[in-house]
Amino acid sequence: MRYFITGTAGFIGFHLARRLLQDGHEVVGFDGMTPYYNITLKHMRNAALAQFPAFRQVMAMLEDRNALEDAVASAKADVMVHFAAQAGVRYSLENPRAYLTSNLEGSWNILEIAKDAGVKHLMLASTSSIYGANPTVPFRETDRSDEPLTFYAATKKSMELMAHSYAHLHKTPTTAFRFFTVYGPWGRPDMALFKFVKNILEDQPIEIYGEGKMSRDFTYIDDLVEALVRLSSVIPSEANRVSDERIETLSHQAPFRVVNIGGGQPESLMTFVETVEKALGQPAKRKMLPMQKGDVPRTFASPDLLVALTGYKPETKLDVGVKAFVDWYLDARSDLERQLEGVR
Ligand SMILES: O=C(O)[C@H]1O[C@H](OP(=O)(O)OP(=O)(O)OC[C@H]2O[C@@H](n3ccc(=O)[nH]c3=O)[C@H](O)[C@@H]2O)[C@H](O)[C@@H](O)[C@@H]1O
Repeated sequence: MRYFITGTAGFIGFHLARRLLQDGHEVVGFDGMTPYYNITLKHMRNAALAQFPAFRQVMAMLEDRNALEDAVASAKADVMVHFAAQAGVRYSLENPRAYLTSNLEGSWNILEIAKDAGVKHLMLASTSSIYGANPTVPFRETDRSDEPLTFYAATKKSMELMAHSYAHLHKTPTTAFRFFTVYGPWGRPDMALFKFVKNILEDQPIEIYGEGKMSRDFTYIDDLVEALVRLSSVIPSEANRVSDERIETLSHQAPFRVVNIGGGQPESLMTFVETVEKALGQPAKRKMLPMQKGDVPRTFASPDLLVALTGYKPETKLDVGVKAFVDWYLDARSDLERQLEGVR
């Protein structure tokens, strides 16, 4: 099959592209190489993908409509997967415009171009952040998600809504996935795991937000990729409507569905910190800080819809996943240290 994937120099896009290439598919990757974090890591991911002859890469911004149109036209893809975005919960307070242009205008460009590209399935990356501070857990896709706590979450929810309207009007089968704090090798330097490991190894304090009293349904990257691969062939249609309407989000107006990808096994932030310390064999200097503006107190996925559609849910234990990250980090350390000075 042929895939067109945006954000292949990013953490999740890279992993999905690599898996698909290993499975023998063709991938055209599209990435704007935005400098939100040191782009050397993005170049390193690109170099790893470039080992595969079936990978072709286009470097341009989503907002560059002509470049995106040309790339999609030449890819002749069966499936389009859209990861490229301005990510990060807390950075959306610093630079909301980046979210506006990338996540709204950029995603709208994807929708406009996908409608004429004849793709069989459009897949879009959304976030658990859209559940905000919902008190009822686990978070089900059918729960309300219209009280976002950050502009980041608001742009992702808007993308889901825009995509529903396009799926209705133009009949492009579309699935939006809500990710839950994905972590693992090649991960993002602005996220907790990367920051914690780097600082502990450099004997610097780690900042623990919310006095450590938060929790996350951490999802290991390989599990996320497995779920995405399985879901890519579950093209939203009445033929695969799940009979339990408490969990099914397949629209009655459009070939459109929203699916959580999370295991439903949240861990507390302090357990996470201890797991990192154990994997490194070194205690952290802990700096306890209050909750950061925009952070959600907890995330907790209901995996029921994912299981109903694919028979699968993320299962990798936190200690196994954290260890895999640490092994990768230690292995890549000299390259990373040389090249990632001043990471966010
Ligand atoms: O999947 C999601 O919904 C979101 O997950 C992550 O957001 P977050 O949960 O904040 O991920 P981390 O930065 O890895 O933070 C995990 C936990 O550690 C905390 N943290 C983070 C960084 C830090 O230096 N210290 C710290 O205590 C955060 O407050 C949070 O409770 C991603 O950054 C978002 O792009 C994504 O949309």
